[in-house]
Amino acid sequence: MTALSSEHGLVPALAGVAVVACTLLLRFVISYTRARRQFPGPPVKNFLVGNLDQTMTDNVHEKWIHWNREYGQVFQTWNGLFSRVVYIGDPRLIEKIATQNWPKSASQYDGFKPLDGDALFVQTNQERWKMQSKRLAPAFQPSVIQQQYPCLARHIGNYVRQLDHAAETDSIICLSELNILLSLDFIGDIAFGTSFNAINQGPNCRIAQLLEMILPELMKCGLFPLRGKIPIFKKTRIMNSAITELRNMAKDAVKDARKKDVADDGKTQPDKKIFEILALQREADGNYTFNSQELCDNYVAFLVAGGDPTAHTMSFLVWQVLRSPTIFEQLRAEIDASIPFDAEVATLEHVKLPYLNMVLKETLRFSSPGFGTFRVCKKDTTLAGVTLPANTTLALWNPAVHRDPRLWEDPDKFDPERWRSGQPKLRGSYFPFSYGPRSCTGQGLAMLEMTLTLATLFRRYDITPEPGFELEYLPSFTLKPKNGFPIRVTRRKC
Ligand code: HEM
Repeated sequence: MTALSSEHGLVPALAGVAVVACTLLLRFVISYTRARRQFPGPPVKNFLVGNLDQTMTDNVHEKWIHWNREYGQVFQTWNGLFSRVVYIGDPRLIEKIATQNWPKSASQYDGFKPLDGDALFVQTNQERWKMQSKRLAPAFQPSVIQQQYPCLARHIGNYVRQLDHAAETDSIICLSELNILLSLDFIGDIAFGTSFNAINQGPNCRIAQLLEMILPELMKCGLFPLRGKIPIFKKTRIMNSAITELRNMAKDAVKDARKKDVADDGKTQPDKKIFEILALQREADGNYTFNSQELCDNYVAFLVAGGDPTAHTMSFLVWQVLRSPTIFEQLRAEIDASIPFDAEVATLEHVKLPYLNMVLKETLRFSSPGFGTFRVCKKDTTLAGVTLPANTTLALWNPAVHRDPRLWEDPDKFDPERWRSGQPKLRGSYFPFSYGPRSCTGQGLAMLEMTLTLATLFRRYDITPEPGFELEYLPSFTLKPKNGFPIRVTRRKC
């Protein structure tokens, strides 16, 4: 009797659960089917995998360019069942979303959090971002950036010594690795006041090794955050232990920076290193503005943001210039006319180089190392006739936009001449440093570092890539040379 009555109670309960489950499933299927039809995009492999078989590949960079051409300026991809990214390639939308500063997409930046935590770059809380950004602003003013010249010149001097040695011994040197090491030494010095000694350590530089283990995998976790949360791949586990090691270094750096507070000699803020400005900042009540965790987050973020993209832009530029005799001759003529032969390192007076600036702009169009930004649409919004659904990740993605034939004449041609007129381009069509209030904080610094280094390089050396070498592009956390960039150099005679 008792068993029967409990069975009687169980059946309706199970039936109720089944009805609720079916209703939820039906609602999910309807909303998924609707979402699938909302925007065009590459066909999905199946509804579970989505486009992961294409977005997790080494040639996804070419696919972004191609999808924008094939499916239009607004297209979508599915990273698994739940994660949809709508790529926005229409400059009118990009301009509005970026200048109105739509929040960063938490679901996407979550994938970067194991490394960057709550750093400025991944900060999805708008109020916290505003505060951090305001506190950092003094460290990035143009006058402060110019003050970094002696530090930059010292490290370029070291870079030149490596190249001189390669020239004297007629040995192959990997330019892309050397550029990474230079950028690390530079960011170590100006951001943290630390000597990483990266160039001298060469391939043994631990920070460079750790970043190599982290960044390609981190990009995949950014596109598909579940990959980082359930680390079934060996590469993800290697990344996680490299992150732990890097963050331990960051903890030491925080302790060092805070020690300086005790010995604070009343220096004005701009004289302090970028990281000290953050570490020593206090609120009105006397407490530190940033806790140790947030400082570690920003340490690694500066390391990544400050090192990699600058290095890769320089490598891409050298590769493109060496492939085009016309561009090479114009660039060399400008540099030779501005910089004396006996100057080991170009100085600030030497770097009014408009043609080099055009070539840099074109490099940042053609192969921008920073892809753009992920934003989120909080509520259904119609912009320029396109309805963007609520809670959708939007990728303002420059690989697609910078090569869009609707926006650029002959977009696959590397042509610095397109920058000669100095005419501003259509707003939202060019954003290598992102766009709007959350664009790159280090843009001025990066331009100075690249200009001085490249001017020095082309003034001092003849450069020959290894015969048969073709530079390939790999989307890591940033776009990077896939197999390095082996070159030989010879010292010029005049
Ligand atoms: C050629 C070199 C560089 C390129 C192409 C580049 C590109 C970018 C891009 C595209 C973003 C937006 C990222 C996003 O929204 O997800 C960004 C943000 C940022 N970059 Fe750079 N960057 C470069 C160099 C630097 C340097 C040298 C530093 C600092 C030392 C730096 C610091 C930052 C910071 C702190 C942010 C976050 C800004 C914010 O959210 O308010 N970057 N950068």
